[in-house]
Amino acid sequence: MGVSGSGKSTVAGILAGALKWDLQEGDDLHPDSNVEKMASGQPLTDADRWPWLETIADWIRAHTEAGEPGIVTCSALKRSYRDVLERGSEGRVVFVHLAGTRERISGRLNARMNHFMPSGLLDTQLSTLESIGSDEEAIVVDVGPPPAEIAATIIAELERTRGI
Ligand SMILES: Nc1ncnc2c1ncn2[C@@H]1O[C@H](COP(=O)(O)OP(=O)(O)OP(=O)(O)O)[C@@H](O)[C@H]1O
Ligand SMILES: O=C(O)[C@H](O)[C@@H](O)[C@H](O)[C@H](O)CO
Repeated sequence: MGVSGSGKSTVAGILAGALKWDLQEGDDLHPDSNVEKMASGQPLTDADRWPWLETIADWIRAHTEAGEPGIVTCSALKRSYRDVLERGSEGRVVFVHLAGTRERISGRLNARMNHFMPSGLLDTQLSTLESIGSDEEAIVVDVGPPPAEIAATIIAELERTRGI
């Protein structure tokens, strides 16, 4: 989880390759109307996000029920969104928040090519973001280091706390 440009796709790809876990790109589950809205520079509303979050929750539940580990990229900006994502899989979902400063992330978004998400939406993403609560199952990592280092930190933390 994390705002646009925090590195979700990049880090998730490394994690999935290293752990050999299924990977689902949350962006690929958006209805076209959501993608068109973001591409035109408008932030999504809660109403736009609920059906998308339910689709991601279905993916997580299916993996939980099958006993298959997996990784999903999803901004998961609000606590209420995260509650939907883990519904039916409570206690089995670990949120990994890729956290960083506006300056660092906006620099990366401005340099990124060929992506529908305009960098101008970063401020709305940051103002919507609700930090992980002390009662949430989560790992918070800084996005400063190179992606491979971030992925190694996450795996080490999962090994330490989850015995993967
Ligand atoms: N740790 C890192 N160090 C340097 N560059 C990074 C790092 N992580 C990601 N990047 C670069 O920053 C940009 C944003 O990363 P990425 O597309 O993975 O973010 P994202 O969170 O998936 O974004 P979105 O939610 O908009 O899809 C990419 O160009 C990527 O190569
Ligand atoms: O909740 C949201 O506003 C969306 O998930 C966005 O974060 C985009 O999907 C993503 O960042 C673009 O790649």
